[in-house]
Amino acid sequence: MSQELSPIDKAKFVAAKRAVDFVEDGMRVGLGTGSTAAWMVRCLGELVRDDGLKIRGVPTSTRTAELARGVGIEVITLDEAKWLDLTIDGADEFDADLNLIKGGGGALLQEKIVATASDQMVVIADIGKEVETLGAFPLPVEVIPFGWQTTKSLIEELLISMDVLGREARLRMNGASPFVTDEGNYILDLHLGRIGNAQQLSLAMNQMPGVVENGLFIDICDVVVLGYGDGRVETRDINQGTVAEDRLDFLESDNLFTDMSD
Ligand SMILES: O=C(CO)[C@H](O)[C@H](O)COP(=O)(O)O
Repeated sequence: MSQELSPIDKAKFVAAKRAVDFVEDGMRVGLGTGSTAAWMVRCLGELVRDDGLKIRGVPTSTRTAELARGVGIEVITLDEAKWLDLTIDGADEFDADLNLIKGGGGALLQEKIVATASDQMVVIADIGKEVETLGAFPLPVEVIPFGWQTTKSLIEELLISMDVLGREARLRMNGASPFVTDEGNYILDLHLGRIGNAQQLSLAMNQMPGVVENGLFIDICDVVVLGYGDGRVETRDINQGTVAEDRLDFLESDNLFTDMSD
């Protein structure tokens, strides 16, 4: 039986549903992480099951790998795939140049490696993710557990030297313990407010010995598929601007609604 989705879930769902149109038979596809990406994985699973779509998926986290296998997608490693035709993933923020903040779900490292190893990155997002300037969403930075407090201090010093507005770095927690990524690292969430020069900040942070990767995705995303709560979907291409707008009106009848868990 179908369930009523919130407007935000409808927006995520329609973006995901539209984005799987980019997937063609035989493709090697990077599978993102998060609640929007989970809809996309379910939509792909439906195409594999019902339409005989043949793809191989490279997941960006253990939870996406489990979901993908569960819906019948053949899962391979990035080393097996070597290169990908397409990656579809969510984002926490995107700006007019399709630069992103990612890592709200803690999977930014694998997500960045997979997206960078793809001919095309398609981001799926609800309208709440669009910003004029990146930075309202806390920027996740993956750090090595060894000496993480020293790394945190160095990052805070860097933020001061770069005149970044907010300078607070918080260790991400999972209950009483630090959150640990799939790669065994910690995450520092940087509360910056506004990031003036995202590229410069990204490069400077990645030069620090304890930093593994940060959640700024600069010049990586090619297309954003933007979903609205009323079923409208807009496709924005980095080179061509808005290339398509329409409305998906199958919401209530879609049998994917029976499984809503991420
Ligand atoms: O970067 C991510 C995970 O590391 C997600 O794509 C991002 O957090 C968006 O998540 P959601 O689709 O649940 O809003």
